[in-house]
Amino acid sequence: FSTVNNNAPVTRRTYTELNMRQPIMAGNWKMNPATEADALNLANGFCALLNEMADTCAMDDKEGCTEVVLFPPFPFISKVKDIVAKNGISVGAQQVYYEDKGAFTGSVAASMVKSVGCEYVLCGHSERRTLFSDSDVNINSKVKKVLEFGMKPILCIGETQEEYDLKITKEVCAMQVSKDLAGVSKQEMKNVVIAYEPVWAIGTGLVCDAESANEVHKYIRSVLSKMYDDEVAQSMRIQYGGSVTPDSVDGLMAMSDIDGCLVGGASLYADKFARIVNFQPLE
Ligand SMILES: O=C[C@H](O)COP(=O)(O)O
Repeated sequence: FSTVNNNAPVTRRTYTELNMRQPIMAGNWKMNPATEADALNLANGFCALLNEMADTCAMDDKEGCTEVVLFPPFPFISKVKDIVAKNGISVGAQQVYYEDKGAFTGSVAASMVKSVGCEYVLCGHSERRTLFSDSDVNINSKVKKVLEFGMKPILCIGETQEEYDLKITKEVCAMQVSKDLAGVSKQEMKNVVIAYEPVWAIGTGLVCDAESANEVHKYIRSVLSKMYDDEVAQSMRIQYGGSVTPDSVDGLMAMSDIDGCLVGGASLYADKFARIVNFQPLE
């Protein structure tokens, strides 16, 4: 890990120059902030900081730079999109239901989030799995529904603390990948992103060390290679998530198989998330 100087000017090269898959940084606001006014302040503050940063990666040139996606709570999506879209930043939904419409009180359909401009949808986040009983079967239906509506699922997988202690991280990830992506075609996989999030690292401050995370990412690619082929495995973008901060992002992004981060807590601070988006690749 390099020592991070948060005030250092950021020198950027495009991901193609760095011979990387296009990095994707996502901010999952979860059930925050409390009001629309606070959400719009956060979005405005984040964009203002990106604009201040010289040669920033989030601007305009989506082909050449880091892709940035924000996941605000449903009620704030439209207005946040209005603020961030002009900076080349996309918005996504934190979850959808797999049915198209009907008597599902409290649920939100893929068509609805698509119609307000969502490009991405989180599927299988561990908080949905544990707190809202999202099963692999349901997650698979949601992934397919998101793809059907022309959006891109970010499939979240990862082991719990107990599974980590039992040293079955790889088995858990392989099982989740195979069940959650069952029936997804090779063509559709171009629109899928995977986020490896060890559950024990989420919101705990316990960031998985970069080398260990990278090993799991490589293993996930080997699973994808068996399910599909090498082309899918090597082109798939795999994010790391779990207590990512400005201090840990550079080391994570220096790893060969980590293509971005799914950030929770730190994405609620405009300055922290702007610094994460502007990670500094280690030479
Ligand atoms: O979706 C984001 C992940 O759950 C990570 O959250 P965190 O950065 O607060 O640990």
